Amino acid sequence: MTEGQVHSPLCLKTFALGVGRGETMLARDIALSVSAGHGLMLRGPNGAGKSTLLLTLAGLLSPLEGSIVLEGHDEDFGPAFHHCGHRNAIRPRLTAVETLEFWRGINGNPALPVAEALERVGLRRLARLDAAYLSAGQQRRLALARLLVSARPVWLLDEPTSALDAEGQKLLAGLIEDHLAAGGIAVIASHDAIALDNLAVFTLETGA
Ligand SMILES: Nc1ncnc2c1ncn2[C@@H]1O[C@H](COP(=O)(O)OP(=O)(O)OP(=O)(O)O)[C@@H](O)[C@H]1O
Repeated sequence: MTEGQVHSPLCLKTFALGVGRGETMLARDIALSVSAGHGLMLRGPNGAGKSTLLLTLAGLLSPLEGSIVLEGHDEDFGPAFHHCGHRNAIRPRLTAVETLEFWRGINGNPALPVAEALERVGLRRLARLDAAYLSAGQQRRLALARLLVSARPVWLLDEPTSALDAEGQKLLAGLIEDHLAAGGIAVIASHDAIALDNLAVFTLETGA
């Protein structure tokens, strides 16, 4: 940024966005606006298109119509979006430490050190265990720790509570809360409640 140049505040916006698979439109006319420090819950029945919308926001699927704009993001900072899918994207023969080192290598922008991220999600004692031997909830925690080791301002979380016990759900709420408090944005597709105040809700209506 040059002296005197002012960046607009971070804000994720969609304009008349249509999302779908192939040529099949699942939802259209989506107008979202989520600013720094705010979270949005995506609700809707199975098959309504919540995952499809998250993948489209992440740039992994193309919009069928309309557009997505992330205002106020400095491209020099690197990619803006963390997409955490409902599958954990964990390689079974990498240890928990190696998994996070791998993802940090891929995603760049180092944030929390790997050991601290594992501590934060309650996996410190299991750091040297192959990911294949982690329980389902522990694998989920490891997938969430990926968000902590590389800094990206927008978190797109697909069913993040999946397999988490009550303590894990509290932990997840805390991670999101801290991310929002640091000026981040979160868009979360979930059928579960997440214990966070002031989450806006956007509902996709039509299910499969
Ligand atoms: N690769 C694909 N090819 C074709 N159709 C797909 C593909 N992936 C998903 N779909 C279809 O897109 C529709 C929306 O799926 P999506 O996963 O976005 O829904 P969702 O709202 O996230 O559902 P859930 O609550 O069950 O997770 C579904 O009917 C699904 O079958």
